[in-house]
Amino acid sequence: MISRWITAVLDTDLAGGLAVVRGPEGFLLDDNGPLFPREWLKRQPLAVMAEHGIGHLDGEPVYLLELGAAADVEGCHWQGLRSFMLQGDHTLYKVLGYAAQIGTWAREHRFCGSCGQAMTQVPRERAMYCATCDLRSYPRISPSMIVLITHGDEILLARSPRFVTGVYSTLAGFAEPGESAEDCLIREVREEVQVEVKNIEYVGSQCWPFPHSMMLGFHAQYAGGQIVPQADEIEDAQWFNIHHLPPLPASRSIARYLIDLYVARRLGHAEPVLPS
Ligand SMILES: NC(=O)c1ccc[n+]([C@@H]2O[C@H](COP(=O)([O-])OP(=O)(O)OC[C@H]3O[C@@H](n4cnc5c(N)ncnc54)[C@H](O)[C@@H]3O)[C@@H](O)[C@H]2O)c1
Ligand SMILES: [Mg+2]
Ligand SMILES: [Zn+2]
Repeated sequence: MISRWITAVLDTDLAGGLAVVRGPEGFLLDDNGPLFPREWLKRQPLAVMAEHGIGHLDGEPVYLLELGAAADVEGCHWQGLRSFMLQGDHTLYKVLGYAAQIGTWAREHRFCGSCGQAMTQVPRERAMYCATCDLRSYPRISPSMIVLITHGDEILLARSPRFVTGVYSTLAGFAEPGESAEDCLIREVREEVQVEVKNIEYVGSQCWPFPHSMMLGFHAQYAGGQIVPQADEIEDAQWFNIHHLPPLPASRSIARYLIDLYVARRLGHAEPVLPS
């Protein structure tokens, strides 16, 4: 299947194409969605801080206009990336997720982290450059492990104080320097619930642009220990029987996929598809 969305570094000096606009409250949207003719956008009263050529959607060049401040455009409103993930067209969500990550990274790398001088965008490459100390900064991705721990028909789920009321999910955490994916998984599980795991198996991955995680999904079997939730980070953690599950995360999350996949295999049902 030919991909509808292909990322690319496009020349912002060329005219035309489509553009998405991102401000402090998310992406600009009208009745036709978040993609606008780029030349029309340039006539609107927008405080554009930076422009990035981000790729091709169905062959059309797509740009991102990153705003420094909120703006009112007649007939339009703003919507956060999470809403696009939950409700929107999947390809459009991929475009906006990529745009958000490039916009955030470029905004946070306007100045060199080494000497503090202004950085410039490298032509034809997704990089910011400091001429003073010859430093290049590339988009940042933070690897995070996410794991479903199981014990027969029981699965270990937890809730963070940040979750929607009632929702329980798989354990997750960011890799630290010096760790392998497995080291991180074992450490995070110990920290968050004080449980030991065995037979760790990689299942699949997902880009999670909130703001720049790369989720690496695993399945692991319970090996021992009593659940002790980590103070502040984990509000509650429990074993749930696959026939009596609590409210679960959104269907596009890899957390939900790991749970649905295990339940489907256990019950001999059709397996779900990993959301990309
Ligand atoms: N797609 C999914 O299904 C899914 C499900 C659960 C979590 N997640 C994501 O996984 C990521 C990690 O999960 P978590 O929040 O439980 O992490 P975590 O258990 O490592 O704890 C979060 C804490 O880590 C620190 N932190 C923040 N950013 C960091 C970074 N880049 N590197 C190292 N430490 C950092 C902060 O102190 C933060 O409060 C988050 O981005 C979360 O949104 C995705
Ligand atoms: Mg965590
Ligand atoms: Zn520098």
